[in-house]
Amino acid sequence: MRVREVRTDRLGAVSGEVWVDLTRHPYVEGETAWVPVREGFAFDREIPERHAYAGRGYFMLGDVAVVRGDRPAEKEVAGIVRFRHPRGVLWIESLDGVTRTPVTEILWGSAGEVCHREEGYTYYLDPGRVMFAQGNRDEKMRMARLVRESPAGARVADMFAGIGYFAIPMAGSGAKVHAMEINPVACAYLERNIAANGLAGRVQVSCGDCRVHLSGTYDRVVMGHFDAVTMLPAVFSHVHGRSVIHVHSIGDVSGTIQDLAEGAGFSPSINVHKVKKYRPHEWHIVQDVTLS
Ligand SMILES: C[S@+](CC[C@H](N)C(=O)[O-])C[C@H]1O[C@@H](n2cnc3c(N)ncnc32)[C@H](O)[C@@H]1O
Repeated sequence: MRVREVRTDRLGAVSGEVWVDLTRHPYVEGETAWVPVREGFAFDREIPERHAYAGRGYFMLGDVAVVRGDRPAEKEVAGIVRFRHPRGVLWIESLDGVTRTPVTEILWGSAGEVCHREEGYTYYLDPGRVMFAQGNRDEKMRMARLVRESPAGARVADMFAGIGYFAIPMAGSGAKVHAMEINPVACAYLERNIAANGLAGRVQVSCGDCRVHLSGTYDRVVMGHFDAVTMLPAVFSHVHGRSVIHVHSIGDVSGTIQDLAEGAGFSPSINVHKVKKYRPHEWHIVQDVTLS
């Protein structure tokens, strides 16, 4: 297939151009798209004809294809390899314990550290050692947008920062972020990712239990952990009467949040926001809790 290389953010702009072969789909990888070219027009290169992948969902972290859940069949793995040409296919069977450490197996090729690009930010991580919340892309961008819409220089706590998927877009949008993370491996990647995105000075990192490291007063608190509500009481002495707390959970826990906030002397207004389907009939929820 003859293609021209364009940046993905220009896909819309080129779609009406005469050289584009509208009978085929562009091939997108990260921020690069290879757009099929009609017969007779100039092209940048030829790539192998692509066959639609019909197996179950997977996602790319850098150049490694990641499959979650049940072990994929050999033909699914072969399909991913044929379709995406990854460096390796990594199966994440589960995420274990407090640190959500992946239990993995490399099913094809090699894995290890990757450099992943998302929404203009760079993340280094080893998906075999630390988790990456791939399914929360809209939520990460929503947090960045809320920061941009709030007063400049807002002080934000990211209590379960991982490798920085909330902290980095929020700092990139103007917040001063205090990022806390208990897993030393994730903490090392967090530090590296802050530097890689030119955000040193905007993000303060504390490695250890967030309940111990919370300090001072925050305008916004992100609690990106499914058991967040159990740790909510620790937050109330670090917020003010207009702070917003984003409490993640599986299922709606707004009743518990209401009781805890009122017990701490606040009158909360709670907005329930769906992030993604987690299991059949179960949603990953974020409760946006505005205090007064
Ligand atoms: C952001 S991920 C969770 C993502 C997803 N919402 C979930 O619960 O599976 C959780 C991160 O919080 C970290 N973590 C867990 N308990 C913590 C604690 N008490 N203090 C700081 N970080 C913690 C883990 O090491 C992990 O990197």
